[in-house]
Amino acid sequence: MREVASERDYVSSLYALLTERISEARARRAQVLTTPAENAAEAYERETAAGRLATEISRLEGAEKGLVFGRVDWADGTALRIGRIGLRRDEDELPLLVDWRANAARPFYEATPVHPMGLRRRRHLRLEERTVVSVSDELLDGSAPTDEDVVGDGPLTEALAARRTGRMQAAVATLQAEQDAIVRSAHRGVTVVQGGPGTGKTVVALHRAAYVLYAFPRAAEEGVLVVGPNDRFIDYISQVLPSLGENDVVLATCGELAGVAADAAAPLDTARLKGGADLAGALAGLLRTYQAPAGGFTLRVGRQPVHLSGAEVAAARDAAVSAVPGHNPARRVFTELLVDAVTDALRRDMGDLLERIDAEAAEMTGMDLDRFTGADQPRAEGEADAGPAHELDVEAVRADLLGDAGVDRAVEALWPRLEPGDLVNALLADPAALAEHLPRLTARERSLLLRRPDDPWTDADAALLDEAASLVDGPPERTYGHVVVDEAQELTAMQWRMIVRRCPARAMTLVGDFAQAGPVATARDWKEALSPHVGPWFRLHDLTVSYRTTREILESVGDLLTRIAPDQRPTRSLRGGERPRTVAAPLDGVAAAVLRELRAQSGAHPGELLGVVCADARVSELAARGVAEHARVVPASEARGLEFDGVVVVDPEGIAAARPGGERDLYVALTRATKRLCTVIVQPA
Ligand SMILES: Nc1ncnc2c1ncn2[C@@H]1O[C@H](COP(=O)(O)OP(=O)(O)OP(=O)(O)O)[C@@H](O)[C@H]1O
Repeated sequence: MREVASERDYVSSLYALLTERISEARARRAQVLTTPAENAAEAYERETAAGRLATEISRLEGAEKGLVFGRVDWADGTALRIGRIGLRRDEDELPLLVDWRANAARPFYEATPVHPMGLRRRRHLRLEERTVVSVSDELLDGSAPTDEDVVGDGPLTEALAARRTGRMQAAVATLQAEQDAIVRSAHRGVTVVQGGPGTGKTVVALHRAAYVLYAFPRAAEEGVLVVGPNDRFIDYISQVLPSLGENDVVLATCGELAGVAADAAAPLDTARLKGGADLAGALAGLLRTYQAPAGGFTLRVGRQPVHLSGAEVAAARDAAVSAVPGHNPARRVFTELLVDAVTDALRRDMGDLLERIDAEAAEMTGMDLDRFTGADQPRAEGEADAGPAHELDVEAVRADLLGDAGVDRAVEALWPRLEPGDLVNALLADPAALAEHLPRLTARERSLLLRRPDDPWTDADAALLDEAASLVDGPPERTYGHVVVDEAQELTAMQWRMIVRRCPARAMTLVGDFAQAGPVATARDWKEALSPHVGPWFRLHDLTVSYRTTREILESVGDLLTRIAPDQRPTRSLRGGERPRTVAAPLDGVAAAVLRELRAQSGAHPGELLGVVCADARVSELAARGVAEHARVVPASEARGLEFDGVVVVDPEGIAAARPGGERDLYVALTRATKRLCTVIVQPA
């Protein structure tokens, strides 16, 4: 207790400093907002400054909970406190609290008794509100504990045994060496992290995002994006980064990134087909048919017909396409080039005509008409060749043509303006287009892709619409300096394309586990998923220890894992616990059995977070029977990444049979519990 008391003073001075910083930032913001702006530039500056201060305030406020959690002591008596953010009294003083991401904090995560990095002791502090309630020490230099060392149960064990709240917590105080090495890696390209359920992939992904913001200023300036598989998962992880002082990270699902409000879920077969990269080629191929495909054409300018040859139109088209990405932006360039070509043709035709008149007049009168137009005068040096003397006013003609309705109509016919949805419909709502642009698909597959133009968009259309948007309007406006993808095994080839489009620097952290892949995923491994985008240039890391799942639960899914991923090494668990249980229920007694189990669990372990995972089709029935009042009811298709203290898996056979690859859904369902797992099997009638 003496040690707890001695840490308390230090910690309360840190909180006092935090409060002071928050008040200062609030006062500065209030002052900025009340300073009158003389003009628009000043008003803009004022808004920007106020915005920066608001970010700073939420960064400081976010660090409030568990502000400090660690301390390292060197043999010479120097000590550093490690926390969620750095704090110092004056710029030129040593920090009172070191940000966990700073280099100075490394030994806290990396030192081991074999490599103590000069440390004598690593201390973990546990806080409640703003007070230290316990400390726990590890001695790293082999010295015997003194009165000032508190050696006890590890903080990791404590963190893992803690009750779940339904929202993921930061693991910054107990990040393990294999996780920390990835989080803190200096590698700026693509980092891939794989590992079994509960090995901390999400922990690594989110702490990596926070590290990137801290250590790579350029990426931080361009922004960090975290992509998750569904809203439920995004909600589950949404607190972690704010609690690490980072509020500016964008969290989104692929559908949100595409900006598509999907009203419906596509049938699986359709979704899988729509996820294939062939669709990108088909959309691009189809788009080319909207870009002046038909060779030459004749345009009427006033009463004069002007003919452009196929070669002239093709030259304008090729130049427009390579000038700027996107059909609609290129259309503007094409219009200009077309008008240039028409002007040239007019000039040519006019020249021919006048020369013919010249020649005829000279023959008739014996006079040289060029004398009157000045065309026979020698040009001054450097004077541009303005073409035949009977010159049009080129600029005036161009300007006229650019505003000419006939030209507009011609351009619209040659190169129609498009919306992304038009392009997707032109492919998917037209059997002939499907046949032409997706010749490798079978007739049945093409019929699965077919939609009516007015059908609502589905989740599987989001990546197609995004692809179409990039083809039609050019690359997305909002891109990021670093992109983190969780449950990355779920992405389809089309979704990978939409993610990569948003990360021109190809700086990404991708975490996932192919043994947990759902039925829509199009790749079977990282190479297949990533090689179209980064070739072999990604670094693969394995996480090997499960922090969620007990040994008993992992053992119970061993056979299943061998079936669904024979090459995967089983994960090791840090913890032992209860053996998973199985209960049987008659067909009409499933909800009652689930309720009985939930009541028993919450009676024996009040306050624990319970989850029920079942086949998607069973969710509403269980909810209607009152199960949702005792536990979160999660459809198996949306259980990836989630966790609960106790889990009831309902009708495992039903989950496995509900959709293709259902055994993987079952594997996910069976690995969601931190403490106890019960499986309710349905007895045949
Ligand atoms: N270093 C750590 N300290 C404390 N808790 C940790 C640590 N690493 C992981 N955990 C906890 O273990 C659990 C599983 O972690 P996480 O969700 O990141 O695993 P995952 O590999 O993403 O799992 P899944 O494959 O199921 O999505 C979480 O509760 C997480 O907070």
